[in-house]
Amino acid sequence: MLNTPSALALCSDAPTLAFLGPPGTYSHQAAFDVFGDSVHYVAKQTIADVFESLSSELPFGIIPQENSTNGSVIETYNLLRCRAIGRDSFVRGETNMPINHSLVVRQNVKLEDIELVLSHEQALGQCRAFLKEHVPKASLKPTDSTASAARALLDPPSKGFDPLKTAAICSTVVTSLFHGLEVLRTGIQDGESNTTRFYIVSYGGDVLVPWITPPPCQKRALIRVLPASSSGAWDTSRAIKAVNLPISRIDRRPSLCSKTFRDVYFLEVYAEAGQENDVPWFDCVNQAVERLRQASLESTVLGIW
Ligand SMILES: O=C(O)C(=O)Cc1ccccc1
Repeated sequence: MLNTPSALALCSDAPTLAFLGPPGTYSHQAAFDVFGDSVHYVAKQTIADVFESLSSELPFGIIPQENSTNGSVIETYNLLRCRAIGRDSFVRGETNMPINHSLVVRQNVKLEDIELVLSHEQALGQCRAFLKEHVPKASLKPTDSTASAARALLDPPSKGFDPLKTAAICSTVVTSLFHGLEVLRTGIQDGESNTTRFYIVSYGGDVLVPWITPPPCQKRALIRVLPASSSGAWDTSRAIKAVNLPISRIDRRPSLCSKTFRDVYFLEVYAEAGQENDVPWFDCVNQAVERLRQASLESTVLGIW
């Protein structure tokens, strides 16, 4: 059962964890699965607010990172470009959660009434086929989160928004948190196994993560790589050769520096399962970063777990 942050805040002096709110988001549920009652939950309005709120008073956060149907969470990768990540805050672990989306409306609203669908851009992207088939004429509007889309249905009508002609894509959990809503359809996501992977982040690299069950030692790391401005075009093979560790994913975002198409890369690396290694994983990652730097690739460890 998902507790609301205010309920938990009353009952212990556990550490705090920031999540994309309001209560009832998938981030909230994923956090509750791994931390249960061992943390106080603090709802933030956006993913950026989760990152930016991390401090010694609010040391943990959960961030959606990728989805098996809709791919990387762009907002998260844009934020991973910030200097504070890899300096003050770090990725400390991961958790996967299957996502079952529902189409939620105000009570008595019918499918044929719907002219607008609100949700987090990830959820809109994960339900494309359903939306095309069942509400092809509806406009789609991204919101900060799935639960904030549901909560907006309870707002009074305003210019361009009639809650009696609007639906939200979110978890059914929201109907028990916000009264006056009902589920019109459930299981509306494209693809059989719609799963989102979340990163657990912390302020400081060595504060103990309060898992309710410690996850198996995964030996993973996330490295941010930016080619030196003098080093010509990006050459993927040079980076792969330099890192010399198995790479499970490569993401790429504009670096926003003045040189056109000088992008920032995110390499997620891992240790081969069962590979007996005399060198501790932490040292393997730092040696890989050293090799990248020697190859003129400015590199920062964003997390080792
Ligand atoms: O908006 C939410 O509920 C989130 O936690 C982000 C998200 C959106 C869609 C799928 C997984 C996570």
